[in-house]
Amino acid sequence: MQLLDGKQTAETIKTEIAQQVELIKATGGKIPHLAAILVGNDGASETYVNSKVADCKQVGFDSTLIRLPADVSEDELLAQVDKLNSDDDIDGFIVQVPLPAHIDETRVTLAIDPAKDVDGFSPTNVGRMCLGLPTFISATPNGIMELLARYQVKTSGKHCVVVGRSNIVGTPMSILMSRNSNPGNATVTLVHSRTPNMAEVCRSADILIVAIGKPDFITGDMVKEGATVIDVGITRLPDSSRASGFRLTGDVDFTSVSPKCAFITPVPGGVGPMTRASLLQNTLKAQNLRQQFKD
Ligand SMILES: Nc1nc(=O)c2c([nH]1)NC[C@@H]1CN(c3ccc(C(=O)N[C@@H](CCC(=O)O)C(=O)O)cc3)C=[N+]21
Repeated sequence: MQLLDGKQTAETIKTEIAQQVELIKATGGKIPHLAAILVGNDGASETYVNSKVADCKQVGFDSTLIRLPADVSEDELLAQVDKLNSDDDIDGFIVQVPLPAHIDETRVTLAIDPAKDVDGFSPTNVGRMCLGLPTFISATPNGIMELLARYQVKTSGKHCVVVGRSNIVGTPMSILMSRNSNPGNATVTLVHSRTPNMAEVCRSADILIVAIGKPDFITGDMVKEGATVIDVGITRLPDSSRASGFRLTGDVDFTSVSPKCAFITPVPGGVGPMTRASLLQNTLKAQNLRQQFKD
């Protein structure tokens, strides 16, 4: 069993990006600038957004964090989005999800300029991904593809089972893995809550990508010997023995699953850091694109 070390791989990517930023600085170009809108004060969301800001600092990007109260109106949030759309210094931005229930996430997503949509959530960018056109691929699926590529995990001709059909992870993952690309060229099955024989399908997976948000859902008996397992889940479970008061658990029961795997991602230190590295890659790309349009 080999660990797919997302933390270390993300550090490598950040070093690569920092070198690009140095080059931009040396040639008098524009420093990439990422903005994030955070609504409310959910603990996990705060952690993620704060680490995204820290990542920007580490690679030499400019960053702006816009904090809005949990009771902000949808119109006010949309006004902030418009402001970032037209702010020429901002290359890309994200609106952290989940948003409070009174805000329509789809409306917000639709309001983001696709050229600045470094999350790759907008219909334009999702459509472009489906067609294999240049686009921003959303950070988590992109990070997983990058991890598979850098560890040279063989995917061509393999059976890839994706567990979960979210817009952000499961659905794009299934499309990327089935594409004529490397990684990719897999035969993909997407399973979800209405799949009757889920355990059986999972057992037939050479590559199992799990994103359903249920702690320890995948157990050893659901995994084939020699499989590659990607654990996207990250749930905070109360744990009074820790200073933080919680521990992080993936969707995969690491203890029973890992002995059967060729490769497996840990939680934490697997997909999470790769997601953040991908966001930086997308921001650099956004800056390049905007520059090209200007030149
Ligand atoms: N607009 C938007 N874009 C996102 O990309 C987005 C989002 N909203 N909402 C929530 C999810 C989740 N997500 C994570 C990012 C980093 C870690 C991460 O760095 N995890 C660390 C542990 C962090 C911790 O201590 O909690 C790890 O796995 O090692 C996890 C999850 C981005 N998301």
